[in-house]
Amino acid sequence: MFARSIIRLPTTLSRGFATHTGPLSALPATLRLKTGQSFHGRSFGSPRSVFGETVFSTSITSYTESMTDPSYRGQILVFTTPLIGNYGIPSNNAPIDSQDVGVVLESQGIQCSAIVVADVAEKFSHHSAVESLASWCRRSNIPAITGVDTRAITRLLRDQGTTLGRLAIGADASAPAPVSEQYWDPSIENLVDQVSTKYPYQLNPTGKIKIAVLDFGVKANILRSLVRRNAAVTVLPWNYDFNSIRDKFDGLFLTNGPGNPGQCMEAVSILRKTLQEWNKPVFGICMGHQIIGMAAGLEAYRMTFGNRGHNQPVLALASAGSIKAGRVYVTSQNHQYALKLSDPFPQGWEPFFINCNDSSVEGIKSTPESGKKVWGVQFHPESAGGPLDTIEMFTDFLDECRVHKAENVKTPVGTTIDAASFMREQPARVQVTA
Ligand SMILES: NC(=O)CC[C@H](N)C(=O)O
Repeated sequence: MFARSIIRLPTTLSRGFATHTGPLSALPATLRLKTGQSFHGRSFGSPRSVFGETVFSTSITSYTESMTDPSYRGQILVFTTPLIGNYGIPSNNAPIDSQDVGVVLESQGIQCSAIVVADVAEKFSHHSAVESLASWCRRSNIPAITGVDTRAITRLLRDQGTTLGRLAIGADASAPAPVSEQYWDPSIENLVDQVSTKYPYQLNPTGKIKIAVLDFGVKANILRSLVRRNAAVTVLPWNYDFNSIRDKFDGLFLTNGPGNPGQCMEAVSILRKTLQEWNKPVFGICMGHQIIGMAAGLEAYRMTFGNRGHNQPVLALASAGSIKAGRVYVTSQNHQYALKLSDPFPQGWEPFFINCNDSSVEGIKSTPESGKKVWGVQFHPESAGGPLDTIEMFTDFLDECRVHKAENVKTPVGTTIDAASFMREQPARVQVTA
């Protein structure tokens, strides 16, 4: 009694001290790969079994942001960093007003099908944490396994490529492996349709530059990055007939999204028409970049194991805005597909970035001679998580929209518009919450 009263801290002081997750479940869990390998461990999430595409991420931090990124839909996410969960989970409720997007993390909840970790943290400590990783998974109905050799799993996936799998929990964990045809393949489904908004909505309607966002599964930090730079953002379903309303906007943005870009041909044909008939700036990230590339005439292909992590180096091959040719930028990535490097490139287009590890195409842009301002990047400039090396691409995009708008304003004879005065109304570097 006496000892307890001595070590008890006032609540204000104890905030941020390590908190126990509570007892972890004793249920067995098995990760089975379609290729026949099994990994046995312990369940710490929801007691149900799921199928999914097994992928690995080399990110060291930001399990909260990765798990809520809609691009992970349908995937069993293996973290190569051994200790996961040590800073817990923050509350995901942000004030819903026109200036913000209503969530702290990257979407309303967990998007991946399941997670695989070597060593789930039984204690967590962070000033914003309200619960443990285990409790979040259980509450969100997401299965999770700990106590498996994630290094061995990753080496397998690197060799044989992203593999269909099943995370089996409880009695299922020792049941015979499913037969090959039973493994669900998310790439044959239109996952984008499941995560895209079903109706258009607006953020920051009084913003100066009007941006339409085609939502393939948008990460919240993309919307924050636009709104914080004072864009009025209208988010549209992925296959919305943008061309019927395009004249209301100063620029078009295409977001990230899950699954096979080949499932989104409807968006490719809408965009092809836009690029032929509309001259305003267009910017796309990840899935958005793949859609732009396909509309430009490039082909998308499935990589062996893709790139997932927050430490991918890309080399800029051309300069544009804040990006300087010849520099290497460290980027956040989560993709399985990429655009094929064609020689020659389609007319009016050029490669923008290339991956320093595997030489895959990391970005394309319209050529200066084309008279257009269109960029696509395979990586995530908005990070969340990851480095902010390329965050200013959002400023560059909005600057181009301002310049384009200014050039189209009828100028009274004798007056000149100084395009630079339209630029950089926002601080050069905007703080982004990781
Ligand atoms: N993050 C993304 O937008 C991913 C795009 C696409 N689903 C891929 O895996 O390549």
